[in-house]
Amino acid sequence: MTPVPDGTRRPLAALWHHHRRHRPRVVAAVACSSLNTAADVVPELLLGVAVDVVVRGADSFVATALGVEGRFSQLVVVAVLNALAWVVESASDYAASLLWRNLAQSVEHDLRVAAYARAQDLDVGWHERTPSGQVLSVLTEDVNQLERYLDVGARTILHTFWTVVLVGAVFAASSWQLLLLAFVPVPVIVAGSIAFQRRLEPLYAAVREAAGEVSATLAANIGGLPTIKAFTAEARERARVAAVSEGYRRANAAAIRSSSAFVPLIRMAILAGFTCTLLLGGWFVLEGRLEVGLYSVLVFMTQRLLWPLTDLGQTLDLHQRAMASTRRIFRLLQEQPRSLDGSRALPAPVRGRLELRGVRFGYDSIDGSGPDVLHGLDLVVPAGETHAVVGATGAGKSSLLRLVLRFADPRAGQVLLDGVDVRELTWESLRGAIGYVSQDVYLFHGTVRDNIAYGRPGATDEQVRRAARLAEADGFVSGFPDGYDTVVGERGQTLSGGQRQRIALARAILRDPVLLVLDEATSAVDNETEAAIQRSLATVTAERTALVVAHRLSTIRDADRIWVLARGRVAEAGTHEELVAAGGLYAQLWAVQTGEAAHAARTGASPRLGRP
Ligand SMILES: Nc1ncnc2c1ncn2[C@@H]1O[C@H](COP(=O)(O)OP(=O)(O)OP(=O)(O)O)[C@@H](O)[C@H]1O
Repeated sequence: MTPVPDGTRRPLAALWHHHRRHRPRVVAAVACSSLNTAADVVPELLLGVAVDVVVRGADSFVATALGVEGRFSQLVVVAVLNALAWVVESASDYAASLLWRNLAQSVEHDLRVAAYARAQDLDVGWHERTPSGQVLSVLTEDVNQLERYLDVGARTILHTFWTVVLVGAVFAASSWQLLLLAFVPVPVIVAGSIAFQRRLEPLYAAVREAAGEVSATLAANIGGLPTIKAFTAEARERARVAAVSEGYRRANAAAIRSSSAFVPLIRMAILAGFTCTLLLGGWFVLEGRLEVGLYSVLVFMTQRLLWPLTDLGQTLDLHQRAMASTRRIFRLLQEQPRSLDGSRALPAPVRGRLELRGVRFGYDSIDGSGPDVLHGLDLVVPAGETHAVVGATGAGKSSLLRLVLRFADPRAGQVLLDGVDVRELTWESLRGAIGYVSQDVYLFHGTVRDNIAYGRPGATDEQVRRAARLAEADGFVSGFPDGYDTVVGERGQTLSGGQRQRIALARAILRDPVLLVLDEATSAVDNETEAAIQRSLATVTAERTALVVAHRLSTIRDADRIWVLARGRVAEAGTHEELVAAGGLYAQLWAVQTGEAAHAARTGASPRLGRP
């Protein structure tokens, strides 16, 4: 992993450091912009030269310096030089525009991909603590903000810088008094700009934070729209969105108040400089100390020098916004995943023996670490066996599976696969060995086939179908008009909960994993489908290890061993018969469910594990 420079304190330096491969393009772009500004100043100089030709004729600058006789010939020389300057100006403008804009696009692209890759590498826990809208706003708005700045702002700053230098040189060569007068406003403007920049910095940081807040709220609300409607919370949510949007507006208003005051102040300074050059320069001409041609050039030049500085306000604005965004991007890039990739592969042949040794685990919140939810768990699933984990809601079943997949690491103890601590395994080796169906099934927008083949992109149609048959999905998928080419909406919303679960199950089966991890994988299907899936799973799990979390005890009664969790501890373990005979917690749950089953048989309800 390449080290990420600290971009939160010196964002520009961090960008320069982070984008080494673009440096030659930056240099070329700076060179073209500089040439462009130089070529841009030349026509104004030539205007003075033309006035000089008309007024002084044989004594003109062109006559003495280039030895051209006759006023018209001199004017032709001026015209040719002028045309040349325009050609250079246009060509360099084109090249600079091309270079800066493409550079901006490349940097935007690189940063977006790098920031996404970092977000993707961060732990599941980090994403649970950070609103997804915040992350999205960094990946979209903040990255775009920087692109705008590189496209427009950087060019303007360069243009202004070179104009000041070149015009300064012309003044310096003409009259030091005028140089002083014309440049009187410059320190005022620069000092003012720096003061403004300081003032604007926190204001724009607040604007970006508020923008993140808006994105987070919008993303959460759009995602939870059915719930908002079901609870008729529209008015409340509208007010909540209005409140965060108002926060964003206010943050912007504060920044706008400060940044808008900038231009009028600069204009005053410009007026002073311009008036001085006009009066003093005119007086010098009347006194015979300054040529008329040069006077006209200097008056033009004063404008040329000072007006671009008015853009400085807008450019600084863009600069500050971009720096606030860059800081946020680098803050994301600097986040370190807690669970790091291991370096070992599973020793061949992979068997799939799973063991938890003295595992203690708890969730960290933003404020610190939360209480333990698993307390010294010991559990062994020998290779090839199917084990179930049951227990009341909140007992820690999903947390246990999370550790097996290394979505998080234990606070103490070890999770071992084939005797190797999972922290030592590469992601590919660990997760490649596991087929996982989560409690909240996630399907991607795409076809049913793509979703089933997600964990094995090269799978043939026949392999996809076989997995679907085993997961009892083939029947309903074949019934769709487009069959396996049916596009499931975002998150698979066009499917029923049970259909989603079966596609997720097919997806896990197709991966042909050595360890199948199912978290309530059949909770949303009816009893008949459940029984069919059970029969298929018996085939699938015959030659692999399976760890199954289930509330419906009937689905796991054939498991080789059942682990009963209570408040993060193993309360009891054994086969279904042993546990029922033991008359403990499991026996009670079983009694409740079979009682429910008898009741359900009468009423048609589904038997479920009793929840406290
Ligand atoms: N992402 C999380 N952040 C903080 N605490 C969590 C998180 N997920 C679960 N917990 C807490 O950990 C404990 C165990 O939760 P877990 O999801 O493992 O239980 P479970 O047995 O799978 O429950 P269920 O049967 O309802 O799925 C609970 O007290 C829960 O509040």
